Formats: sequence, C-alpha cells, structure tokens
Amino acid sequence: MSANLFGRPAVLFLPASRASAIRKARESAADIVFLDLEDAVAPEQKEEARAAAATAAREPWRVPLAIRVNAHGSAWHRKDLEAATFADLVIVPRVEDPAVIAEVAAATGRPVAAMIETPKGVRRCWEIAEVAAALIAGTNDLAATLRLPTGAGRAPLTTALQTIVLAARAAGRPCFDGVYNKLDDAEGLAAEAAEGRAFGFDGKTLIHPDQIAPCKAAWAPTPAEIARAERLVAAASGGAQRFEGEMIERMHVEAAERLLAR
Ligand SMILES: CC(C)(COP(=O)(O)OP(=O)(O)OC[C@H]1O[C@@H](n2cnc3c(N)ncnc32)[C@H](O)[C@@H]1OP(=O)(O)O)[C@@H](O)C(=O)NCCC(=O)NCCSC(=O)C[C@H](O)C(=O)O
Ligand SMILES: [Mg+2]
Repeated sequence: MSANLFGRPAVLFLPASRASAIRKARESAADIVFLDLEDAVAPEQKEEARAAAATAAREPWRVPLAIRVNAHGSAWHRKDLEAATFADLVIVPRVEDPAVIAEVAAATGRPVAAMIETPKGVRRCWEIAEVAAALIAGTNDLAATLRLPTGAGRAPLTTALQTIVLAARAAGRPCFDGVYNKLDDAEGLAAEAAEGRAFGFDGKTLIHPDQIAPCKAAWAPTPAEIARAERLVAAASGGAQRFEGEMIERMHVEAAERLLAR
C-alpha cells in the first residue's frame, strides 16, 4: 500500500515489543499505527520487537502500518530494515541527511518518513522533505538536543516546529506534530493538539489509545467552521469581496472547500 497520509490526524506509536499494545492498536480508532523499534524498546528486547513488528506488518491492517527503525548508524538499523520491508511506511528517527532516506527507500522498497528531532535535522529539513514521504517532529529529542530545562514547554520549539511545517508544505508532504507525554492530562493534550492544528500540522503522534479521541476532536472541523465554510463557498463570486465583515479571495474559498471535503 502506498498510503495517503493526509487526513489521518491520530497517529499512534507503540512499542513493537508489547503484544497487548499491538492488539489494542488494531482495535483502536487510530488513523495510522507506528510500531516502534527505537526508543520505546529496551536494548535486550530489540530482537523480539523486530520479529513481532515483522509478523504484525504481514497481517492486514485497517489503517497504514509503519515501522520505526533504529537510527541509521546504530547497531540495529540494518536488521530493522528487513522487518520494515513488510510495512506500508518506514520511519527513520533523527534524520540529518537526505541521503539516509534514499538509502532506506532503496533497501526496503517502501516509502520512508523522516523524524526531525535534532538541530542538524532542522537545518536540513527542506532537503529532507523533498525525498521523504512525510515529516514527523520528535519533540522529546528536540528538547533534549537543545538542552531545554524540564518544563520549558513548546515556546522554545516554535522555530523548529514551524520549519518542519514549512518544509513539508513546500514539498507537498504531510507532517505530524510530536507526542504529549502527560498520560493523564486530557485537557493539556487537547490544548496541544489544537495548537498543532493551528501550526498547520496534519496530525499528531500519540503514545496511548486514550489520546486518540481528543486528537481527532482537535482536527475535526467544528459545526461552526463547517457552517461558515458552506456560507463562504455559496457566497463566493471569484474575486475580492466582503463576507461577513471580512475580505475573502480565492485562497479563502479553496480553504473552505478543503475543509468541506474533509
Ligand atoms: C507510556 C506507556 C509505557 C504507559 O503504559 P501503561 O502504564 O502500561 O499503560 P496502561 O496501563 O494505560 O495500558 C492499558 C492498556 O493499553 C495498552 N496500551 C498502552 N499504550 C498503548 C499504545 N501506545 N498503543 C496501544 N495500546 C497501548 C496496554 O498494552 C494495555 O493493554 P491491556 O494490557 O490489554 O489492558 C505506554 O502507553 C506506551 O508504551 N506508550 C507508547 C510509547 C512509545 O511508543 N514511545 C515511542 C514514541 S514517543 C517518541 O519517542 C517520540 C519522539 O521520538 C520524540 O523524540 O519525541
Ligand atoms: Mg525521538
């Protein structure tokens, strides 16, 4: 499957080593599932996780199934690529060089998405977006590599997040926001998801099934947005005009049509 990743806001990560999570993900309302072989899996479980990911990826899924391999240059990367040949999409963490994407695509024959999670990755984000199937913000690693103090929040990440969205849009690729670590804070998750949508991301990566519904709600157009879009499309005359006290032009009509199509 060469999956269309647009219009799929809820992207669920889970450790491939955790069988119960794979079962839960299959039954969940996630729009894309990422089986992780990297940071969610302890070194002594890498082999087992790789085998489980390959088995899961061979089975049919209702949604696109991705495998996140260990970083290029790590001890596990090469073997992970063999498992990833069964997935719809391969995710490569800590990408800093577009050549890595080309190499992984050649080795697996699969579309390859890049995680941007270091300053060097942000610096080459534009080139990476040209060859990657999607961009994903790795906000934990970004915070770590920037040496942000605990609790610094997202303000110091603004330039990186906006660069990821700009690079993805310039290349016509989908892009996904980073994860929200606080498992029991549905309100905080909803706020961060709304912020991600406002930034321009196509969706958000998630770490627990309980985060799926608030994420989908954040990306779903509200009844008020839908009603306004319907009125705007009906009123559109082709050029600049007054609409409910605001100027609208072609791009506003196109945005309203996109929203209605969703
Ligand atoms: C964070 C967790 C370790 C919490 O686990 P736990 O406390 O055991 O959760 P629960 O008791 O609430 O679990 C209840 C059941 O739900 C299943 N479950 C839990 N999480 C998931 C999931 N993500 N997907 C599917 N199913 C899930 C459990 O298996 C339980 O099932 P059952 O036993 O049948 O009742 C855990 O939630 C977790 O591991 N989350 C994902 C971690 C992960 O994938 N991390 C990698 C991505 S984050 C990252 O690295 C981003 C990036 O790289 C960056 O730098 O920012
Ligand atoms: Mg990371």
